[in-house]
Amino acid sequence: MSLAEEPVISIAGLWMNYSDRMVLRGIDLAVYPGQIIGYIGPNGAGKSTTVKIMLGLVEGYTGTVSIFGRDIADGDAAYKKRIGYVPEVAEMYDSLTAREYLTFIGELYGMKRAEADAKAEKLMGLLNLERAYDMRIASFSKGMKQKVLLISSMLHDPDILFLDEPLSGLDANSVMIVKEIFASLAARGKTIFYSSHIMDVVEKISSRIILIDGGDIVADGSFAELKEQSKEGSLEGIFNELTGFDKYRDIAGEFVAVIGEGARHE
Ligand SMILES: Nc1ncnc2c1ncn2[C@@H]1O[C@H](COP(=O)(O)OP(=O)(O)OP(=O)(O)O)[C@@H](O)[C@H]1O
Repeated sequence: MSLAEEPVISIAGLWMNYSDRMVLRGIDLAVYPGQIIGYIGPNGAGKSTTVKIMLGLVEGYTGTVSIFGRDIADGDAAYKKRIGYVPEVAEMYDSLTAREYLTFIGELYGMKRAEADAKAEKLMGLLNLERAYDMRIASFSKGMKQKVLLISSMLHDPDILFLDEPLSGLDANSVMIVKEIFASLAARGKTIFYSSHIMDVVEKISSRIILIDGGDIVADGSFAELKEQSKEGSLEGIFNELTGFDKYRDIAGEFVAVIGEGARHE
């Protein structure tokens, strides 16, 4: 087996509970270089928990999690310099300018300040934010903040990118750029592992889709493979089918009925 065939992420028998609630029930997973993984599942399924365990942010799990061939529980955090992360909700030190924030993050990843600064300035320019580079992040729109977060996760050229709802707040033009960036990075052997609830995006950009429900993986394959095993034609339909959900019309109908209850406006 060549090196390229070694998994970059390898998870075996991963169980995790928060007090009395079992969230992950024996996840087994091997992710290979160049894959774009769409990690999907219902709200509360345990997607963020899985990612936070891989990032070393959540402890108390059982099972083995190896990144770049090393068990992350062995105490060597060196792997963190080779990963990037865009969380669902980010603490961004709003009072800093984008320049201050990005050079600070670059330095945390071991870059020289001048190198991080020059690279961040170029990347900001490419995402149409050149004039915002010296502005405080507090004044940024949601999409501008998201672009800064994306840049901060990639500045140090990581080998694995973990992203939670990476396209959140981006306009249609920026979405196209970021999708293309992911595809190019994957073609260079980088691994992208992201969660999203936007099924048509997941359908289009993932080389592999992993669906978790009830603490376990219930589907794993390319969109074409998942479609073959299903009578549904879209990922949204496959998601509903595999998570046993067919009541959306009833629920919406009842919801609207409750809104209308007793509301008689003269
Ligand atoms: N720190 C915590 N303490 C207690 N319970 C937690 C904690 N973090 C997550 N949970 C619980 O674990 C379960 C899984 O949460 P997680 O955030 O991993 O889900 P998710 O799949 O990312 O959901 P979403 O799609 O809504 O972002 C939920 O029931 C949540 O309430």
